[in-house]
Amino acid sequence: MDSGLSSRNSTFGGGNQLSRSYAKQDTAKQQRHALPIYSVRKSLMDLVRKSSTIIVLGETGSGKTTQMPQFIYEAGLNGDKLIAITQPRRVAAITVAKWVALEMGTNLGDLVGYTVRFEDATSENTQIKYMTDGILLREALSDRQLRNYNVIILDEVHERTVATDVLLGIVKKAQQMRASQRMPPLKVVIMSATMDCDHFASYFSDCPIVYLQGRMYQVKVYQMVEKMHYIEACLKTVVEIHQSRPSGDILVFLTGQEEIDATVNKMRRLAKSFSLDLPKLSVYPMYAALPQNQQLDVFNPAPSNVRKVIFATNIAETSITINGIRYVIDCGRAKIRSYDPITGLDMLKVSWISQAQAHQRTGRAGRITDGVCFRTYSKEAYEHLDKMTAPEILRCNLAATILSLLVMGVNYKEFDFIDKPSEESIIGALLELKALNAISSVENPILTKQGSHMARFPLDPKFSKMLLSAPKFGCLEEMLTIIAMLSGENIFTNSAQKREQMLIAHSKFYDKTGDHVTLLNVYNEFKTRAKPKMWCYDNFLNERNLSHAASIREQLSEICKALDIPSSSCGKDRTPVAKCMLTGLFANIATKQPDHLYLTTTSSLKARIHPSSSICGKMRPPVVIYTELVATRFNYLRNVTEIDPAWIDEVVPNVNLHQPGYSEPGYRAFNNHK
Ligand SMILES: Nc1ncnc2c1ncn2[C@@H]1O[C@H](COP(=O)(O)OP(=O)(O)OP(=O)(O)O)[C@@H](O)[C@H]1O
Repeated sequence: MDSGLSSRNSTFGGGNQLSRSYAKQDTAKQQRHALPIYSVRKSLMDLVRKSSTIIVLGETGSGKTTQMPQFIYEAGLNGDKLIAITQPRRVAAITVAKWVALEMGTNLGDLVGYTVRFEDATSENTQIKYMTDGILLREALSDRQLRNYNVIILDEVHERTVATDVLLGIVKKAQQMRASQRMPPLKVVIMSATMDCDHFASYFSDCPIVYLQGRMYQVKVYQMVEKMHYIEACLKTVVEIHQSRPSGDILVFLTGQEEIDATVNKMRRLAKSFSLDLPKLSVYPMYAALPQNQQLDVFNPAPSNVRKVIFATNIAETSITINGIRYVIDCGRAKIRSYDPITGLDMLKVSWISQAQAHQRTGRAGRITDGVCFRTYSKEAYEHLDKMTAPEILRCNLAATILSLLVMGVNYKEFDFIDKPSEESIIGALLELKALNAISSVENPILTKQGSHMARFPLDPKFSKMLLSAPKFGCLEEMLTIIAMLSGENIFTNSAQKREQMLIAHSKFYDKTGDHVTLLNVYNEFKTRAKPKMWCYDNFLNERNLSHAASIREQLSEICKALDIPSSSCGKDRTPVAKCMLTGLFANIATKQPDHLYLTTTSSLKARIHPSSSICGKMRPPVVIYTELVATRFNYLRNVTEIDPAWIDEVVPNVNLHQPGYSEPGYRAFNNHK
């Protein structure tokens, strides 16, 4: 006080915060030097310098994701261009970029940044760019030689996402093109903790493989000997750890949002009955549909008298470090995408994971101290798991991929896939693109003007099609909102404690035609509010996700302007909106059956309307279109809207119902209910 500077108004106001950040950076630096990869950085860089491609295989937590780009930058191997490092998941790209920025003592978005769909945290100073594999793939659409980069690191390749698989072919071709045109070479680094190295090495002309020895901390693995349902087993294990094991947070892998929400509620109820002598248990969910701030919440350390337990899907499986996690509980299952090219059925299904994924899950413990992993399945069950995850490209709808290849002028028949998708799958995708009028014919596919416009949007072709069809129905403004809302994260918040209030609040927005117009109602109301935060809170809505949807809408609207798509609005008339959606979702029609379940027309699968739908439990409409089919305990249709069957001939008269993807029996079932 005598000096005239109180700590509150000194130049170092908020000094505590500042010194905490410095302390954090110091710890980050010390940790960095102790990582197994650090001791071999020189020889690693020598190898990168003299090879065009290398494969790095190293234990989870050995430092690949955070250190490789820094070593390359420090050795100046990227020259005057950027270093790209891809991740299959956005949460990993964001959190790792934040950590590396801290290690390097720079602001996020400066030297180190990230780009994920609809969000860019980079600047002209950025040299190390974390990004999702989907973003790099989009960049390749306009520049096949990837000239912004001199080094590209493809991380977590064992996940075998479609985007990473296609990128492997693209970077390989870019290397060849740059060499033949005497351009600066493109260096490629392929990384994982668990992969079939020989397969990848032979794809890249027997490139060198580096095996990183050692790991920072040990993780002990226990397999279950009792037989019980995996959810029960997970809950029981959390209770046992909490009651009998030393401090340390717990990460539990489950399969999906509903299961996680229900288990989180159960766990919270159970925690109330714990002895008061035990530390408090703080329970968190973590899944992709959760608002991003809530996803990132789990990364904050818990106070010392609290144990954190996080119930997560496989979004927490690779690359990420959650501070404080000492125990992992793995249920051995995940929701994965499956696709049947014959029926065109595209769905998410709960399935067993691979040994590689189990290994990754184990690796989320032991990152800052020794850890323990409890697998809620037997040793025999583990031994029966597939060694590696089957490439997604062999089990997903390829329409978007084939469209991207056509835009790049690449003949998909000659494209050098590391694992080639089946002929049926490619034909299925071509049929869909033809039905969407994106290509001229299936036999000799040439991109139409509409097809090349479709590829301008960072969306599945079905959704791009709806935007392109909107002028015909006079509803572009409405479609922009609906598609932006479907592309972002969930805008409804869930409250177990105030369930009744929440349902009443949400039902105010419900539209009798279904969920898509319900989303439109929420957004329109949101945009009129002067105090949106408070309004969202009162209505159990997520303000951040609604604002994010507004930003997505803006970006989509910019693309529409660039394509000269005229603005139009249908006001309160809902029919144009439903008809316009049918132009993209004609393969996602379901009809009500006498038993009140729905039958999907193209794949003849019985399903229910998802309980979160605004038309669930109401007078069920005879025919609906749906955005997604999800299989958990039952098959569920998510985001549904009622349609009039008479619209089909009017809106999509040219869709050939006899093609395998849109098979006749389905439509016969549909006709029964005309
Ligand atoms: N956000 C973070 N907070 C605290 N420590 C972190 C964070 N991110 C990374 N670390 C530290 O850096 C170490 C190395 O992480 P890194 O992601 O580079 O390893 P990796 O070899 O790529 O592992 P994986 O194969 O699991 O992705 C972690 O074990 C952890 O100690």
